[in-house]
Amino acid sequence: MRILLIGYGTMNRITARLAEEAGHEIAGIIAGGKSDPPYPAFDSIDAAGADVAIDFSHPDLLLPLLAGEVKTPLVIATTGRKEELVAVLKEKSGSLPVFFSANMSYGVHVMNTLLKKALDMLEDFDLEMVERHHNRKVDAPSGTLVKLLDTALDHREGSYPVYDRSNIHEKRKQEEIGVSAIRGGSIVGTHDVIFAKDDEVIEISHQAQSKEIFANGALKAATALVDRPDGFYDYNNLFEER
Ligand SMILES: NC(=O)C1=CN([C@@H]2O[C@H](COP(=O)(O)OP(=O)(O)OC[C@H]3O[C@@H](n4cnc5c(N)ncnc54)[C@H](OP(=O)(O)O)[C@@H]3O)[C@@H](O)[C@H]2O)C=CC1
Ligand SMILES: O=C(O)C1=N[C@H](C(=O)O)C[C@H](O)C1
Repeated sequence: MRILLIGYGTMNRITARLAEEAGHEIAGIIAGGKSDPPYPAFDSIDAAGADVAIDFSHPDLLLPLLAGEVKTPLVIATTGRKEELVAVLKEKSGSLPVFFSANMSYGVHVMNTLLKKALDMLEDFDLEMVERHHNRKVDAPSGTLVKLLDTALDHREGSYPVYDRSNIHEKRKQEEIGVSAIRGGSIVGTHDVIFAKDDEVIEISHQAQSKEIFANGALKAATALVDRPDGFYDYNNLFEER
């Protein structure tokens, strides 16, 4: 595949290395301007004539690029401003294949599936979610936590997130879903969903142990996406048997 990279920060440097090791070609890059990529630079997605674009960037870079016409299949990993981004991607998916996942690891897809089952079975448990990431991450809570939270909000009628307890001077309500974000060092990415009631606790946890898991997930999605019909894809429908 000839791949256009949107963003050339930590993640897409890894994607470029792994793509080339796997025999793909980096057709070019659209970056934010601070980096000096060793590939041709473009300022629109279709200009590189790539088979697919893989994005790990920032909404401020990505959203303007999506404002015009786009024909290149898209694998989108950027987090932050989810509602805005998903609305634009759904509109684009009317005329091209688009894959979006806030976490490119298959393990997090499994975690989200397990979470749905646990929510069905643990209706009277208090629910808390904790994510941990490196000190260079700019969005909080993580896109993955937002995805897990949306799953829980969909399942628990009347539930709502509580992001900050510092000004709450009363007991926790069962409808609350507590959300905590921790930032430090080089933590790749950890997500814990905690179900607690009197005398017992059940946790569903995922730990990413290298950033390669995300880059490889994006490359796998790109390979599966390029010959797919126009549409909006995620882990639920891209890898199913055809
Ligand atoms: N879905 C998934 O599995 C994963 C998603 N991510 C997400 O991918 C994104 C990128 O992660 P990562 O590579 O670690 O981040 P980096 O900060 O290392 O790289 C970000 C890239 O976006 C560009 N950029 C950042 N801010 C702006 C801005 N305001 N305007 C224009 N360009 C900008 C940077 O520009 P410049 O080139 O000038 O530095 C850089 O190319 C994040 O949203 C992160 O959460 C990360 C890992 C996994
Ligand atoms: O910025 C990161 O590093 C990561 N971002 C994604 C997120 O916000 O969930 C995925 C992963 O956790 C790493």
